[in-house]
Amino acid sequence: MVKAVVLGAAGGIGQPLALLLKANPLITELGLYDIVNTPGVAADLSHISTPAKVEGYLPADDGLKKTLTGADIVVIPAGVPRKPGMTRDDLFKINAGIVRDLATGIAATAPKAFVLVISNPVNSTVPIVAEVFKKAGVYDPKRLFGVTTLDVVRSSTFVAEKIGDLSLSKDVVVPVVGGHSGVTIVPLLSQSSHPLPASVDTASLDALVNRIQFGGDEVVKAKGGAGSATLSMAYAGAEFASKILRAVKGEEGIVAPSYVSLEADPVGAAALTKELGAELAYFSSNIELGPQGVVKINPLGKITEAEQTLIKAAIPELQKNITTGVTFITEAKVDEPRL
Ligand SMILES: NC(=O)C1=CN([C@@H]2O[C@H](COP(=O)(O)OP(=O)(O)OC[C@H]3O[C@@H](n4cnc5c(N)ncnc54)[C@H](O)[C@@H]3O)[C@@H](O)[C@H]2O)C=CC1
Ligand SMILES: O=C([O-])CC(=O)C(=O)O
Repeated sequence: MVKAVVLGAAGGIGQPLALLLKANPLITELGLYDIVNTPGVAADLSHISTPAKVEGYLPADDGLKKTLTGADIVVIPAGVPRKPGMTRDDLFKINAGIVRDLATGIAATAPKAFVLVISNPVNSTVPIVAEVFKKAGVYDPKRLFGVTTLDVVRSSTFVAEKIGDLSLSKDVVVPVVGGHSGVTIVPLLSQSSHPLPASVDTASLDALVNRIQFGGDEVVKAKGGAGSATLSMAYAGAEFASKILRAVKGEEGIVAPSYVSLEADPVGAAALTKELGAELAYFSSNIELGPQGVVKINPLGKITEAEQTLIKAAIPELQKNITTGVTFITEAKVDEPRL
């Protein structure tokens, strides 16, 4: 029996993500929570002929608690998306409080669940969840993940496009490390499973890196004020959730980048910190997954000088984002409103 929960399930990401999770045969129960519309979304999905039993709740009548009861995996796409001209950090003001309150609910009702954070800015919202869990005495860094899979998915697609064969995109694997915003997104194209064609010169390689780093902006611009990536994010979120569930079932060799606390694997973290030449509390690197979550944080390995420069640019930005998230909880005023 596996219960998956989506918090923010009526939104642009939440609905297609819930659809993809409903289609996942490993999931036997699907709990949907939002401040609006979840009963309708749940009723709709419940007619699909797959195993998961679907329930949708609103905040009234302890809805968050009911949704989270018995949860094995909780995915959080709740919060506001960007409009053109905004950075992900501009979302912090609203989304930090939403994520804090949802994390408080998870800590109380499903403290052992795997928690997958999609809400932006991920570089800061993951530390918020961690600090809430620490305060509640239920923190396990091996079970908390920032979802950076969309950067990986974009890299696979854009590299396959460069090769000129989109059918390869499902097989192209590019580690994307760092974090999930602008310059903190560092695709290690030199480690791509499929090398780029020789026709890709330095200028077009730089343009490709830039497109991966700012892929989110491309969608925000195209949607012209109607939000940011939702469908590709739902796909990416469902892919990452599926990897976690397969690892829980005992499948070995599952590796994926994710933004995690370096406390999840102190030995791996030490090697990574040495490579980075800087102390960071959170970082996205390739993670080996197992039944308890993070098994190993892999080092970056061999990277080019250009990639080293990208990492250097990411570090101060990550440090700032992490501190913003941590202090939001550790320096919070006691009388701040809760859900
Ligand atoms: N990690 C990533 O790669 C990506 C992250 N995102 C982020 O995901 C978030 C959601 O994006 P969209 O689905 O497009 O936004 P949306 O506005 O379409 O949906 C968000 C949903 O969250 C709900 N919500 C708001 N407050 C809530 C609360 N306290 N409890 C439960 N639900 C609540 C809203 O009612 C809404 O249904 C944004 O922060 C966006 O920036 C988006 C794309 C990629
Ligand atoms: O760009 C945004 O705001 C949404 C996002 O995180 C992405 O698409 O990568």
